[in-house]
Amino acid sequence: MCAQTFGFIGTGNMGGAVARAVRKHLDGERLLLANRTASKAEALAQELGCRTADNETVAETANFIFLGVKPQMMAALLAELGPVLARRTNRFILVTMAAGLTIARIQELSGGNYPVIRIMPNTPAAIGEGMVLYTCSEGVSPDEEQVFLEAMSGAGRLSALSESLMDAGSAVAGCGPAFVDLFIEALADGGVACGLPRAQALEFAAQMTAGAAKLVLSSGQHPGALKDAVCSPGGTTIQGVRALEAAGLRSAVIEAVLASYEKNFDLK
Ligand SMILES: NC(=O)C1=CN([C@@H]2O[C@H](COP(=O)(O)OP(=O)(O)OC[C@H]3O[C@@H](n4cnc5c(N)ncnc54)[C@H](O)[C@@H]3O)[C@@H](O)[C@H]2O)C=CC1
Ligand SMILES: O=C(O)[C@@H]1CCC=N1
Repeated sequence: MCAQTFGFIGTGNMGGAVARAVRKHLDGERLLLANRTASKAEALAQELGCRTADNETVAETANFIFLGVKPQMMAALLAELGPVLARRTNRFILVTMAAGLTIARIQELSGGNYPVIRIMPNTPAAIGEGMVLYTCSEGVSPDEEQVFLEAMSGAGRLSALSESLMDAGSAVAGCGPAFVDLFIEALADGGVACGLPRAQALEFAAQMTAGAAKLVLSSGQHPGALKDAVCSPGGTTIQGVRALEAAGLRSAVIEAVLASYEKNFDLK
């Protein structure tokens, strides 16, 4: 177990998911949770067997301070934390998960050239199936990166990514679960239209999606080749593919990723 303390300020959808993942490799005594609505942090702390604290205590004591607030709330939060961070004499690292906000911006808002790890997680991190992209600022040592990676290993796959590509990675891996959820919901609706009970339609759609994704990752085959293997000549699947192509599925998905990517620039 890690001997460093991890603190979370903002335990909403994403902060909460990452805290759940970190708890797998961290003693409960080493995990501190703070949230503006304290009851939210308290409920999660009860689930995870860890403690709650106020923002100031987290900023004063945690070695890794996860900032789990929305990008629009970051300036106010860091204005509050700045004086506390400035008083610290021991080592700490800020971990930001905010869409769009650069490491340089986090340092500017916090009032110090502090070491920062910028991450872009996604909600499946809560169950160890996340995709977490990360960039370390100058000043984060290889040993500190290692401690961070070990603590985060319960989140799923971790991948170092140049900060210049973080917004692009975010549009695919960070936003992607919502796109896939729409797809799963629509698949289930289609199943219901064909007569399946709703619960079974959802189960079939979700397990199929998980399995198809795992096959892409484990086989190393191009998704186009895997698609071809499902389409029996003169069969049923190719008729569905024809309908999806006519409705512009690929273009719709590409446009969704670009729209999400572009929104990052409003948040900077
Ligand atoms: N939801 C997602 O799938 C992902 C979200 N993110 C990032 O995670 C961050 C949080 O997003 P969500 O979890 O979706 O939002 P959320 O609204 O679910 O969570 C934000 C939490 O911060 C708390 N909060 C706000 N101001 C605070 C303050 N001054 N002190 C303490 N707590 C405060 C709120 O009460 C809330 O519980 C954002 O920066 C977002 O860009 C990144 C990747 C994926
Ligand atoms: O919607 C958002 O802004 C966040 C960032 C990536 C996924 N959710």
